[in-house]
Amino acid sequence: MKALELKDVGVAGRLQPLDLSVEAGQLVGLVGPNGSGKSTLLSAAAGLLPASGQVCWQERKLDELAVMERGRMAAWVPQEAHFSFGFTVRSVVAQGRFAHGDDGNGVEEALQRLDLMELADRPVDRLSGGERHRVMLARALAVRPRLHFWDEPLAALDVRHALEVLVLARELADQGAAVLLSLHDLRVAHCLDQVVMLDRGQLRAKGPPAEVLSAGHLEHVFGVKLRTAPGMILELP
Ligand SMILES: Nc1ncnc2c1ncn2[C@@H]1O[C@H](COP(=O)(O)OP(=O)(O)OP(=O)(O)O)[C@@H](O)[C@H]1O
Repeated sequence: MKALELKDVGVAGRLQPLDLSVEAGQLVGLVGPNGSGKSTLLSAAAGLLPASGQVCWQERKLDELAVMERGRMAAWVPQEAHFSFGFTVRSVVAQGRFAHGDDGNGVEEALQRLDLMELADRPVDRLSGGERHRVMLARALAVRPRLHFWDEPLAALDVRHALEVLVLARELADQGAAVLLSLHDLRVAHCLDQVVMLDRGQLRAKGPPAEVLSAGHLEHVFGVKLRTAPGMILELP
């Protein structure tokens, strides 16, 4: 089943109309230089930014889905995790269950999965940047949605937590969710199922990583040369 379909979706001055189709079970990376439109595309796909064209989730038009239904179907992780109030970490993660009637299901599991048990009773506005990001990811996990939209989920994380979040994303996809995430680390993008490359608000390429992350595209879009060489590889034990 198509988990997400964008037809001619664009945002004036920020994103040229484009098509994108994501199957259930796929892990898809959005890459591109700063300002190329990754967050704009994610926000439009998540229904958080008015856009032209048509967005469908699970083969249903987004316009026709009620707000609470959207809240059960999809989870959003913003690029910047700011909190103005000192709610506890646990209560912020529990907000992921709002559209499910605040049933609290999966909250403890999400806290554990994002390594937040020791921080669970701390006010969220007194955490480090990476810790706050893990709270947002845990909140998304607690939703148990079919669609995940994560804007640069790895950027603030240390290497172990970043690897754990990648493993988590793969597991969510293997369980049938679709995960759309933006990222800057092209070596990580190489491990995903599909890569979408944006360039100055336009779709440059989409498809398997080995095709999209070609020397030609990297030079044209990022102005860098691709050289394959042995290097340091970090893995979870
Ligand atoms: N709120 C806004 N209003 C108007 N233009 C915006 C707004 N936010 C971003 N833009 C512009 O839209 C374009 C795409 O920005 P976007 O944030 O989607 O890029 P990005 O690829 O996510 O960048 P980064 O890698 O820096 O996060 C840029 O030209 C940016 O200046």
